Amino acid sequence: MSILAISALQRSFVSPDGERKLIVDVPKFSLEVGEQIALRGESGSGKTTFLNLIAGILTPDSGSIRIGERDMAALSEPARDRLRAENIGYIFQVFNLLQGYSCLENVLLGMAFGSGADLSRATAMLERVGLGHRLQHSPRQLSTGQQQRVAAARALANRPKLVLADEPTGNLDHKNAREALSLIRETCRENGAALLLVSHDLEVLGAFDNVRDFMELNRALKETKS
Ligand SMILES: Nc1ncnc2c1ncn2[C@@H]1O[C@H](COP(=O)(O)OP(=O)(O)OP(=O)(O)O)[C@@H](O)[C@H]1O
Repeated sequence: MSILAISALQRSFVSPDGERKLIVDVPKFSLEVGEQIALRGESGSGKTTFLNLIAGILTPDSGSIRIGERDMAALSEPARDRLRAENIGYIFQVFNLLQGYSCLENVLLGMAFGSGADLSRATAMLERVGLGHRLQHSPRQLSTGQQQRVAAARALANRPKLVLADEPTGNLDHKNAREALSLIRETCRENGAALLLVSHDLEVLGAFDNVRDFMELNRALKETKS
């Protein structure tokens, strides 16, 4: 059974010279329940745009994006926000943590949009990522690797069925990157969540059995290159 099924997905942007450019043109892509796929692709190839479309942060020009039974692309903005909050955990390239709030509040706020803030679950998630002693710290008092773990705890706290991770280890050293990747993958397995992870780090990609080349998936790139 698919948790994610994409068909005939297209999205363009108007570039600074006023020309409309097709950035994402993915005829088909799917992810099964609990499946883990890594997407490899060059910088600027449209990977973040692709993840933002799946998350309903961006809307497509055309095509469908089924999350379980529902088409993200056909929903109103509030309905998209709800579908995302209930089903998707997004670990951003930049962690998007709220600096005015503690680590615990960051996780609780993330949960509040979905199934609801649950103090014991938020605390357990931060303990799970090794930050049980940092609950009341502000993100700016943490190292980059620790902030990344707060972002992972926030994305995973609601037990989403689909986790999107955009270069989640890009800002980390080797040791922290390896630990963060294992943590994300294990937590997805424990929760039965599917994982779609974008990276150009060969060590990260090497950890996955299933690596797809975004250059192959995205027809917009083939057209630009030919
Ligand atoms: N809001 C926007 N308006 C105009 N162009 C955009 C917009 N967002 C992205 N683009 C363009 O779309 C292309 C793909 O960007 P995107 O961020 O999806 O690439 P990426 O593969 O994630 O890159 P990276 O690996 O460097 O993060 C780029 O050429 C970018 O300039």
